[in-house]
Amino acid sequence: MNYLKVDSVELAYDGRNILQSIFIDCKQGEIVGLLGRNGCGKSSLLKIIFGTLKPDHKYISINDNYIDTGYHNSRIAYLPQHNYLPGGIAIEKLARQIVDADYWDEFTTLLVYQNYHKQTISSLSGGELRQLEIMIILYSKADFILLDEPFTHVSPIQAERLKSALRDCATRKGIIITDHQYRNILEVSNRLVLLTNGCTKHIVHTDELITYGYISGH
Ligand SMILES: Nc1ncnc2c1ncn2[C@@H]1O[C@H](COP(=O)(O)OP(=O)(O)OP(=O)(O)O)[C@@H](O)[C@H]1O
Repeated sequence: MNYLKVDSVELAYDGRNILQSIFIDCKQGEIVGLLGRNGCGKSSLLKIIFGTLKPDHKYISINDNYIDTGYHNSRIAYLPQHNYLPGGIAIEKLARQIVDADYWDEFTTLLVYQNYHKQTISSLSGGELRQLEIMIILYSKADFILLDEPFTHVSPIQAERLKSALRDCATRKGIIITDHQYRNILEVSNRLVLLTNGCTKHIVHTDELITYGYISGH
């Protein structure tokens, strides 16, 4: 079973410490919810795990083998907070480049693909594009998937479908997910990690989210 471990991450911007005492792990088969206030460093942490942001220090391993760039060899895939697919390209062509060939047939049965595959990315609405981006990432080859705000722009009924797709995907991959729609995160995650004052807190009971000031107790 694949096991991703992220330890000892230190990140500062212009002398301001953002991340300083970080431990987060994820096993194949689980969804880990990453919560935290605006600006606490969630996106930065995901970019560090993916390998596109270089921190001052980090230790990241898969199955106890150190990895420097998570995107290398498609071990880790990442859904950024903002749209990432280039606008002018036909969706079918783009999807073929990213989706795991072994799962292509299953991918093409998805409504979001069937409805729009003849169109280009720039012709989709914000929510349609978000759903397509997420499904392409979930069906990529990667063993671990990092999702930054996947529920943004997604309507409630589609969010239910998305949660079910995440659970299916997690039967064969590990997922770390962050979003401000924290109820969706609570519902879909097997474990929760709160990022606060640059440190990760492993949440055992949701009351701790009140104690740490992430949600109000009222
Ligand atoms: N390139 C940069 N240069 C300087 N400061 C930055 C840079 N990128 C991010 N920051 C700062 O680092 C902190 C963490 O940013 P990050 O985007 O990781 O937070 P976040 O938890 O994802 O926030 P949000 O929930 O609002 O999306 C913020 O205070 C942000 O202003």
